[in-house]
Amino acid sequence: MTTPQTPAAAQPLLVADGLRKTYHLPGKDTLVAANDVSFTLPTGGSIGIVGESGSGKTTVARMLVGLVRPDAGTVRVDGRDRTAGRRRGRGERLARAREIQMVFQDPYLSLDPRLTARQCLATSLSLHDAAGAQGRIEELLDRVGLGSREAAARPHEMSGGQQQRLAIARALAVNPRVLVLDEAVAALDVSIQSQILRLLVDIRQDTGLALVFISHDLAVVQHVTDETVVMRRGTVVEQGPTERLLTAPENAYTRALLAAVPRRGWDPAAAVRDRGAAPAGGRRSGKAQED
Ligand SMILES: Nc1ncnc2c1ncn2[C@@H]1O[C@H](COP(=O)(O)OP(=O)(O)OP(=O)(O)O)[C@@H](O)[C@H]1O
Repeated sequence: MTTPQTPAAAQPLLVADGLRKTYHLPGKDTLVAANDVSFTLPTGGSIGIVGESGSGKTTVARMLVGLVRPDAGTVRVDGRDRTAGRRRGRGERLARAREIQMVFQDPYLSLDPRLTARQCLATSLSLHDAAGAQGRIEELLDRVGLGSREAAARPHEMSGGQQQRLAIARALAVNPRVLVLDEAVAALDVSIQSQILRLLVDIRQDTGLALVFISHDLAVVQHVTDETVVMRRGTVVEQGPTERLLTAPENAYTRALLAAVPRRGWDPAAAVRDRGAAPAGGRRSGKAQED
């Protein structure tokens, strides 16, 4: 495990180590949504977290940014433990927000409907006392490909793709080290998806921003990540270079996920067969687990 004594050059930017989260369900049931999830992300790196609905991806994302407190495990950025300590002042909360920002699946829900794009960015910048706000707003709009019409528009006057561009710009406003994107393109048309993926690749290349890209879709993850973690029922079943996972998956569940990606010569019947062949896990205590 990486310790704070590790020399900075050799130290990964982000280390998730042994993350675990149990939810308490009605009655006496509990559900382990994430169990012993560990991975590292180098500075400027990009890691995907894939798995079906309910595999625990969002729970991990929320633990990374601090929206959910892990029962066990740590999240470190540059060797600093983000999960330590209970009470935090505003200054410390903002400093942590500057380390990791998150973009959600539904930009419409995450944006304030009353604010124009320009006002949205100004609000975020003022929260973090960023100097030179006006120039920075134009720079951010330009960075995500929003023009002057969109700058003056409110979320309901924008397309889904434009809303997601604004959500990305807002996240970039504080110059984060890491951007966590939770199903950030899942609600968009395929052509808009690819534009947003291209945008993320460009931003990463130009700024060195590191990405944690969460998706149920291996086909989407391949465009933006170097490494991928495959989750099933709260646990990591396989992780490694994305290219290797796509060409030579070792785990039956990864193979099943891959078989479910429509492509030339795709056989839906084989996909269903593979899905059935992946070994079942179990994590719910109390009543029998449904799937
Ligand atoms: N606040 C909560 N209380 C109880 N159970 C929860 C809570 N949040 C998530 N869960 C359960 O934890 C499991 C993992 O959910 P999570 O949202 O992390 O998975 P996911 O892979 O992101 O799925 P999806 O893509 O559908 O969001 C699911 O079974 C879910 O029902």
